[in-house]
Amino acid sequence: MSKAQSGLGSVKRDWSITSSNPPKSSQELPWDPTPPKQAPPPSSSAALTGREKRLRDIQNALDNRSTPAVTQQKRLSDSDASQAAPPAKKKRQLPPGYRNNDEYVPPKHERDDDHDPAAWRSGAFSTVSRPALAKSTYTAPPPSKKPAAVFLSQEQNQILKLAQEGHSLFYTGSAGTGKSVLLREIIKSLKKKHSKAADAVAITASTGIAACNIGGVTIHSFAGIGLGIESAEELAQKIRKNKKSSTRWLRTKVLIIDEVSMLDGDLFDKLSRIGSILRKKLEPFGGIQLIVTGDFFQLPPVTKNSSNVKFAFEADLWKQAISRTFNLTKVFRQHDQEFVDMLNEMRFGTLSRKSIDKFRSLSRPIHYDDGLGATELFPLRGDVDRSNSGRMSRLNTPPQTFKAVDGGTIQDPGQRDKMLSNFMCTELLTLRQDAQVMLIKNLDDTLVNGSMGRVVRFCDPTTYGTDRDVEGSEGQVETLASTSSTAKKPPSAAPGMQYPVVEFSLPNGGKRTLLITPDSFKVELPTGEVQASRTQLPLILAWAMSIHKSQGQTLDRVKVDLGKVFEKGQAYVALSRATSLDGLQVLNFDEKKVQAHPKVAAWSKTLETVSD
Ligand SMILES: Nc1ncnc2c1ncn2[C@@H]1O[C@H](COP(=O)(O)OP(=O)(O)OP(=O)(O)O)[C@@H](O)[C@H]1O
Repeated sequence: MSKAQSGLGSVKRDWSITSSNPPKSSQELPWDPTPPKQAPPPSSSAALTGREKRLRDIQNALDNRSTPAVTQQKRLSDSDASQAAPPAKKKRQLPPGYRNNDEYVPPKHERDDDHDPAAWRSGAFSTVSRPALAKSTYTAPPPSKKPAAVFLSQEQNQILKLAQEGHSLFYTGSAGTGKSVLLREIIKSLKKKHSKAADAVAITASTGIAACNIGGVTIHSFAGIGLGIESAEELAQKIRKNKKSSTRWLRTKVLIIDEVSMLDGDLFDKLSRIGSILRKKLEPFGGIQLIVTGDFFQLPPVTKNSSNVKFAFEADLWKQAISRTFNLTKVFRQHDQEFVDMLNEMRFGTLSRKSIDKFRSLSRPIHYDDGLGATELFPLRGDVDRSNSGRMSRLNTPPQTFKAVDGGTIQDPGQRDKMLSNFMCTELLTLRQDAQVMLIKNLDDTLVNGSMGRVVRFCDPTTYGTDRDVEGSEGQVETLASTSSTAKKPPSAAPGMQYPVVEFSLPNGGKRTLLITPDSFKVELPTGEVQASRTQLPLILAWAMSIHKSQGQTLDRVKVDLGKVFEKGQAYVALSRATSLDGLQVLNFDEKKVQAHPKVAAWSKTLETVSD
């Protein structure tokens, strides 16, 4: 296929372009990133008793106001409370998948097994049921608040339109350009388009944990190829013998592949040939529409020898299979242009002296007034576990362990364990008062996946917020109505069981305090079959996190020791999680550690993309 055929237009794009000089195609639709301010709090609460305050909070919730709990990154006493502003909405938007249906779509997660390809590829990870995790004793009024809508930029909309029209396309963009947000919109719209056939849209990703982010399964699991080491012909034979897998191939109209940077090029070709064989059509993937996304400058495919890596764009059939290529240019995660430019230089491995000096200057320690530290990102899970458990053991408070309840149709213990191990939530979660935690679900537009908090106490759900809840009467109890649109008692909240009350720090300096009860995570095939499920608190310890797990996350406070980074793309993934330079600490910055893969750098220069 000629270059001209690889894009709608044939405009050569300089991929080093940043949002400071966006091409015509990236001109945005008007979009005000700052959500409207919430109504001001009612008058002083200083003179109110705990009970009166709670009644007032209920009234506020009914009036669609937020509870004026805390502000300015410190816990307020009752006397401070009168000056407290309600927490303003966070600029970060909720993924659309959350607000628009009864499923919660969890975030991108890591391949948590630290470079074990078999484990990465084994799982099929999917969606989580609607959160039912904030519990108060109040009878909650009907849902009073919806998360703010995401307005797609013009370039995002353009891609959505072409996807709707049935084009096979690949879109990329640097970290934080809204690839995942757009993908969720595409999935939603294509599911609507094909609503008569529930399994027409196959949602997949290169790794189990990445698939979890978009409510899908691994590409291996979708294709029914196991590890996929045989030839395409042999694999097609094998699939034919499995009715479920072969039906999936025949019924699929659209195949979504996320995090394509981690998909091996040879596998891409095999999948395409398998599609042609099974569907008896010569076209790539047997004529299935492809929607592919990812950033090749981020994490590469898993190989034993990294010099042998073959990217998906190197596949023989890549150009035939993908008729349109796009590059998103508007960065949403960071608002500081200097930081955006530094990250962009880093992505291409072409750091200027100025950026190197600036990155070096970020080694300074950062003090946060609210007691929550930055999340330290490590390449290896062992370091993460050591860091988290070290910090936990320094807390002088009694531990509370929460054990997950697992289920699902997969009977083979090995296969099931592999699937479960890809969930962000762990089988055993031990917490203590003062533990630093991260929320791993989106609740609304301020409490999102990635929100950081501190366990302030443990409480029984039936006591929380009542007169018997002595600490809750200090004015820190938030009504359920202002938090979640579900008022049901979580089925998994066992009576008498103590759950953590978490005080979350909001990016605007405000705080919100919630009782967190268990929630369910599941791996679900398009047919509705739940292959594996886990009910656990939607929290993880958050002093440290692996870089793989952080992929796809947006974090306000990040600490990275580049001395430990060993793989191309890792440093870029880690540093690009941060929303600002103020919240980023970088130790042992070494420009040699931020090289782009030469094949990716060369390929990106030859790209032809759509101009408008
Ligand atoms: N159109 C939009 N309007 C407002 N915010 C947006 C928009 N698109 C994305 N965002 C926000 O930008 C941030 C980054 O988005 P997202 O995670 O989709 O980027 P990404 O390109 O997938 O990043 P990465 O490659 O690092 O995973 C998120 O906080 C998201 O809510």
